[in-house]
Amino acid sequence: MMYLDVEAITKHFGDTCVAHGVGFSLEQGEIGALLGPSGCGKTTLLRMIAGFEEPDGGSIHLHGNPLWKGGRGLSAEDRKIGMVFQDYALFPHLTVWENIAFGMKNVSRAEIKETIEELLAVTGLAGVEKRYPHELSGGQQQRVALARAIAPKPRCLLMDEPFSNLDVTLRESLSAEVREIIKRFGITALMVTHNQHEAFAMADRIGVMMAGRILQWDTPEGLYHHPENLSVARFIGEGSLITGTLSPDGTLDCELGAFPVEMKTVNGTAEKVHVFIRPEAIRIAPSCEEATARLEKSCFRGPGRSCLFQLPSGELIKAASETRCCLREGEAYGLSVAREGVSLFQDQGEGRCAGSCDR
Ligand SMILES: Nc1ncnc2c1ncn2[C@@H]1O[C@H](COP(=O)(O)OP(=O)(O)OP(=O)(O)O)[C@@H](O)[C@H]1O
Repeated sequence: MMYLDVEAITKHFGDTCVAHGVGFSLEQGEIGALLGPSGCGKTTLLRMIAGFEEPDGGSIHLHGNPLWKGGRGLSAEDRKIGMVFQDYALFPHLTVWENIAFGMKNVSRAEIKETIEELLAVTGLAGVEKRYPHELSGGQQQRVALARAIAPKPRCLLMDEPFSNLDVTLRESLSAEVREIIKRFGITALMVTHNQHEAFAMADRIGVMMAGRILQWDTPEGLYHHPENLSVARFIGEGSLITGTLSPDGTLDCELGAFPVEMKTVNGTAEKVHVFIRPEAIRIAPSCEEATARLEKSCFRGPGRSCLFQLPSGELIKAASETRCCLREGEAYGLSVAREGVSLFQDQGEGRCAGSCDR
């Protein structure tokens, strides 16, 4: 059994099913993220692990102990779980120090002092411990909420959209910082977010959730390079979709050429497949006689340019080029597949992946 084990959880609100037999697990010290669009059931799943909501079926175990099993469960207080809420939920009438100390029960004064001083130091809050929440910036409040959740040494930390109240720049720096702090304390954590960048910056494992199901539970690299279905491929990062033919010998033939791929499913005859290609997997050759893809649009993105090409068939392909590369809109270029970043699918929904290319 893994450290946090969520198995076959189902949950309905009236006639609406928000969890269809959901399962995933985390090892001790791992950080997980539930990533998905609004309303897919992420928060409800987190609340069922925290003990604020009861599942209809399935089980949840933490550190070998059942939190929920056979229709019964521990109360939220007995689960030894720390929570960081979207709005931080700090106590306005308590100072930073008092907020952090709040959940530390049955602990000596000396230990409380030592733990809080360590937390103030690692969260960069030393010096503001006497202030009240309204005297802090959003980023500082977020760190107090984190310190308060960690102080009682929970078995697991749950975070519901922990960065959603912060501006974009702060989110990025803080998510890396929060990951460091959680790792330093060796805490197993699970966060909920609809932001892919936050999930990538924070988590060791991510579950892509849609309509009450986890479509893929994997590492960030696994999700990006080996999406199990087209819904995941589209949700994680950018890409283009063209059609191709996959031969039984493992050759993919598409408008960008013919090349070998690793097949996941074997079908005795050639089959039509949907070819999903990440922008950075496209190699752009300068204008030449064989050039057939017309550059429709090129957009400056800082470290690179995002380009949109039209193939002779009319299909559109997104590619990434270096900023210094002088590409002219309206001109023709040669496109080929340069490296990993190609996945093949038999259908356009949640059907299984048919193959991939890792050159
Ligand atoms: N207590 C409740 N009673 C009835 N329906 C609920 C309740 N809580 C959530 N829902 C519904 O369940 C579905 C899933 O909600 P949930 O909050 O889990 O989604 P989410 O993925 O976390 O969304 P968001 O990112 O917007 O918070 C939504 O359709 C929501 O309206």
